[in-house]
Amino acid sequence: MATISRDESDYDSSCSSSITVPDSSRSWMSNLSFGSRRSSVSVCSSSTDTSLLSSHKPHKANQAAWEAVRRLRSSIGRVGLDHFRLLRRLGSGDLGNVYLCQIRNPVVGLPQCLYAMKVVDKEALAIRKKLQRAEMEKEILGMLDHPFLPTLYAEFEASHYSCLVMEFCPGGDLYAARQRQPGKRFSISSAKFYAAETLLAIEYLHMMGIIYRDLKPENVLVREDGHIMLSDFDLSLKCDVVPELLRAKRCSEANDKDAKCSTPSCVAPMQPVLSCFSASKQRKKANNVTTITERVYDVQELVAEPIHACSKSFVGTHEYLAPEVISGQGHGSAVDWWTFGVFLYEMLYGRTPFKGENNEKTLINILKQPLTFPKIGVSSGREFEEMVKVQDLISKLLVKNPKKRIGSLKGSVEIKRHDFFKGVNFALIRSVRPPEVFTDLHKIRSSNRANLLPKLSKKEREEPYQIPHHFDYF
Ligand SMILES: Nc1ncnc2c1ncn2[C@@H]1O[C@H](COP(=O)(O)OP(=O)(O)OP(=O)(O)O)[C@@H](O)[C@H]1O
Repeated sequence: MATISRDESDYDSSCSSSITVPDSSRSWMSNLSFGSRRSSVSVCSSSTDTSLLSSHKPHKANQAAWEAVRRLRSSIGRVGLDHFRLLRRLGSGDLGNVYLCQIRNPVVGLPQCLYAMKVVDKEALAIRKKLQRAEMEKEILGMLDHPFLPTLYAEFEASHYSCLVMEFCPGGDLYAARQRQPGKRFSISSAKFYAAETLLAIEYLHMMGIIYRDLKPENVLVREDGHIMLSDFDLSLKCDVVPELLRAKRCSEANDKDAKCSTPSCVAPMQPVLSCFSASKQRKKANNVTTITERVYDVQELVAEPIHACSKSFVGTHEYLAPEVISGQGHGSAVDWWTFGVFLYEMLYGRTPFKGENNEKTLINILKQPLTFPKIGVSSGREFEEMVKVQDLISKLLVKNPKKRIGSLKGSVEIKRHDFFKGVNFALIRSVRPPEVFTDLHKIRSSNRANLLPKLSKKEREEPYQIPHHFDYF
């Protein structure tokens, strides 16, 4: 799915920038150009504070790619374009080109690592009024340190180009991987694995105050180890997130006739204290009789999601747009749970749930059409049970009213607790063996990485870098 964009002023009320009333007519539908793959729509902006770019990445401490750039920076005092050799172009997006590259002079004692460098022509973007999107992406990338999100190793300017050096994902994206599956669908277990890792990535983003807004299989890349990396943050919204403590009234002893558990109320703001919040049950043995006694605790849960954010920006990809984005009524973090539902649906059924003959019909379907599931064959009773569970989860994610959507109150915890994810050890999932789906990794492994490397000629690779020669932007 390609990217559609229309950059105007910012409508994000949760950002510090001013709020602008969106244009009342939704004439953009006819104005936009559409690519062959699904495109993203955008109307957003925000201020950039590059001081947020963090060099402290505990999760990358032992990574050779991170260490090599760190040593380069400390020995030379800076990292620039002249330190990298571009090997080939990996892809292009609405903002720029992404190149495979490596450090020119390998760092002694470290393996030669591959990187992905996103190169953005700032002048061209300024003319297209998309510079703020690129700045936002840079700012967000600088904040991230998570196993399923990209690491920004370095960022620098070269002439009017802005360069971001990131982790390289050789496995392609999940859209391409899905096309190679039997029936162009992932099995339930593969879909569950990818959905679980994606859920963790979104959970982390929400905790950082970032609403992703462009989830689709094209933006989920596959790392060399088969785990995922969510990419492409130029449509994301950064807002303040205030941790809240959701508290239900006390649950008293099971034999207490007055025992009551109320629905949660919101207690905010709070000091985030990460201790055990959930009520516990304890089995007691007395006189050989087993009785169940409820320990008396407040049922409290920490919610660190931007659930109160409200943006009126037009962002996303047509087939993935949430109803509240289309209607322009304002949207918050619940849009990511809608797109998560569409994402799960597409992985399992090989198509999105509301796709129409054209983009306009798709949008109407999203607003009006009830959710249905195509019939697909299942090979066992267990698979049937799994299908029932996943359909239940998708139905709860694709609720048109965002306030009634699963995840809208407490965020990812609600989704992680759903029966479909029962048995998934979210804390250890990065150690789980990824599914054996046919991604680009198979090609790469069997080709001994040789085909992956230079597509630029030897002369081009060796000669000093010259910007106009290599940057075939647009
Ligand atoms: N870290 C990476 N590793 C490997 N390939 C990558 C990486 N990042 C991006 N790519 C490739 O480059 C392409 C363009 O990247 P990206 O989507 O970030 O650009 P963009 O200009 O922001 O695009 P969009 O139009 O979707 O906003 C992707 O489709 C992907 O194929």
